[in-house]
Amino acid sequence: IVRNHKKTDESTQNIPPGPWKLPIIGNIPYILTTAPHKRLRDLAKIYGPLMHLQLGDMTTIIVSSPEYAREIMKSHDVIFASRPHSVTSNLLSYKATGIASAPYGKYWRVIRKICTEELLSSNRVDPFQPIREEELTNLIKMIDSQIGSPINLTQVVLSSIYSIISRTAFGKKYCSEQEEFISLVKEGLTILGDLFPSTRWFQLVTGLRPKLERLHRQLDQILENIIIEHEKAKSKAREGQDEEKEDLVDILLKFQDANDNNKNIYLTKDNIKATIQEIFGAGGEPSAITIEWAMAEMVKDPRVMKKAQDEVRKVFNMKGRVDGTCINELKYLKSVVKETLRLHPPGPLLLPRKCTQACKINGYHIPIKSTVIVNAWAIGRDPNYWTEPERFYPERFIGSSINYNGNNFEYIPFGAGRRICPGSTFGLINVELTLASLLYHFDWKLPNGKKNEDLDMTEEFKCAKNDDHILYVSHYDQLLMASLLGWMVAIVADFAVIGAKFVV
Ligand code: HEM
Repeated sequence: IVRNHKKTDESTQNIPPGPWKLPIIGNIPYILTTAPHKRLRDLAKIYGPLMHLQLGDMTTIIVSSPEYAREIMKSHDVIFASRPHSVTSNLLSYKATGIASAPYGKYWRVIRKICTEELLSSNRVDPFQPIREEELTNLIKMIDSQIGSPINLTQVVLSSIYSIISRTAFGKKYCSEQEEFISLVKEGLTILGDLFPSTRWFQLVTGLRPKLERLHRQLDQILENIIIEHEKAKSKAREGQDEEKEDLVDILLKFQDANDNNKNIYLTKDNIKATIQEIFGAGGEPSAITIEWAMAEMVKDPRVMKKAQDEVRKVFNMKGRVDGTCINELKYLKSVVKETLRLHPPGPLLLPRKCTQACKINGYHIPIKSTVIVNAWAIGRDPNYWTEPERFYPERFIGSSINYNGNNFEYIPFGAGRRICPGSTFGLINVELTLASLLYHFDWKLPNGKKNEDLDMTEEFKCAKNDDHILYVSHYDQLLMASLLGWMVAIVADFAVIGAKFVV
C-alpha cells in the first residue's frame, strides 16, 4: 500500500517535460552520439530549457538556458552544490573524495580551501611564474626545431601544460611516469561510466567495472610513488640533508597526522591520492583544449590572427620574449580567449550537480537525488543573448562587462556558484601566456597548401584523420572522474609553423 501511494505521489508531480522513455535504459540512446551537447540542445528546442531525461536508473534534468542556469547555480545553489556519486567516481576517485567529486560539505570545503590557497589563487600566480616561463621556453625551442614542417600542436601544448601543473603542484615533473600518468588520466576521462545504470550486473556485463578496476590499479601505483617520494624528501629535509620546499602534496600530507589537534580535518592517503589525481586531470586538458581551439579559430580567420599577433608583437617587442609582466595589456588576445571559451567551452556540459532536496523550479518538481546537467555550450550560443551566436568574433567582448566569475549566466565556461572552477586564474594565465608565445615567435598556416577557410571545425567524438589534419575529440564523462556527462570537445589540427619571426 505504501508503495502504491508513493508511486502516485511521484507520478502526479510536475516533473519537467522530456522525450518518451524506453524500459530500463530510458533515454540513454539519445545521448550516445558523437556530440551529446548538440543533441541535448536540439532536444531542448522541442521539450524546453528545463528537460527531464531518464538515463538508466538516473533521473536527469538538463538545463539549457541562462535563466534556469541561474536558478540552479545561484537561487538554489546550496541544494545543487553536491556531485552525484557514480561507479567511476567511486573507483577512480577513491570513493568520491577528490576536490571535484566530493559531496558538498565540510570535507569538500577544507580540500578546496587547501588547493586554492596553495596552488590556484591569484596570490600563487607570481611565485609560479618562473616555472611557467621555463616550460614555455622549452615549448618554443621544441617548436623552433620543427620550423617549416607540420606540427601536432595538441601533443606539444598538452605536454607543456601538464609539466607546469606537475611542477607547481607536485614539485617536479614525473619524467618517467608523466606520460603514462597523462595517458591513464585521459583514459579515465573518456570512460562513459556514469551513463550506465548503476546496477552491478550491468557494469560487469558491459565490461565497465573491470576496465575501471584495471585503470584504478595502474593510477594508484603512480600516485603511491608520488606520495612515497614526498615522504622521503620530507624526512631528508628533517635530517637537514635537503632544503625543504613545500608543494601541494606536502601540504596535503600534513593533514594525514590524526594526532595534530590544530587540523580540523584528517586526510587518509586515499583522500590525498584522489585530490592529486583530480587536480592533474582538471588542470591539464581544459587549458590545452582552449589553446587549440583559439589557434584553430585564428588560423581559420587570418584577420583575427593578424590583429592578435600585431598586438602581442607590439607589447613584447622591446623585451624580445613573452613574459607575465605585460600580459594584461593584451586586450585583444584576452577577447580571443573569451570568445573561444564561449563557442568551445572545453566542458560543454558542466560537471553534474546532485539535487539534495526536492524543490520547485518555475513550478516544475525536481526530485531529490536527481542529477542536473547544465549545457554551457548551448547557453553560450543562445540567440536570445548573443548576436550572430555561431560567429567567432572576439570584438564582441571589447568593452563588455561579461567576465568569468559566474555572474553572467549566458557565459559560464567555468561554471558558477559554490562549485565554480577554482582553477580559472591558474588556467587562464597558462592559456594566455602560451597563446601569446605561439603568436609572438611563429607564423602559422595549415599544412600541405590547405586553405585556411577549409579547416574542418567539426567536433568529433573519436580520432578521425583527414588527408592533412587530424580532427580529434576527447570525450569523457567526468572531468576528474566524477561526473555524469561532463566531457570535453577538442579539435586537434596539424599546423605548419612557417617561420620564426623572432628567434628564441
Ligand atoms: C581553461 C581552463 C579551464 C576551464 C574552462 C575549466 C572549467 C571547469 C568547469 C566548467 C568546471 C565545473 C564547474 C561547475 O560544476 O560549475 C570545473 C571544475 C573544476 N576545475 Fe576547472 N577549468 C579549467 C582549468 C582548471 C585548472 C587549471 C584547474 C586546476 C589546476 C582546475 C580545477 C578544477 C577543479 C578542482 C574543479 C572542481 C571544483 C569543485 O567541484 O569544487 N580547472 N572547471
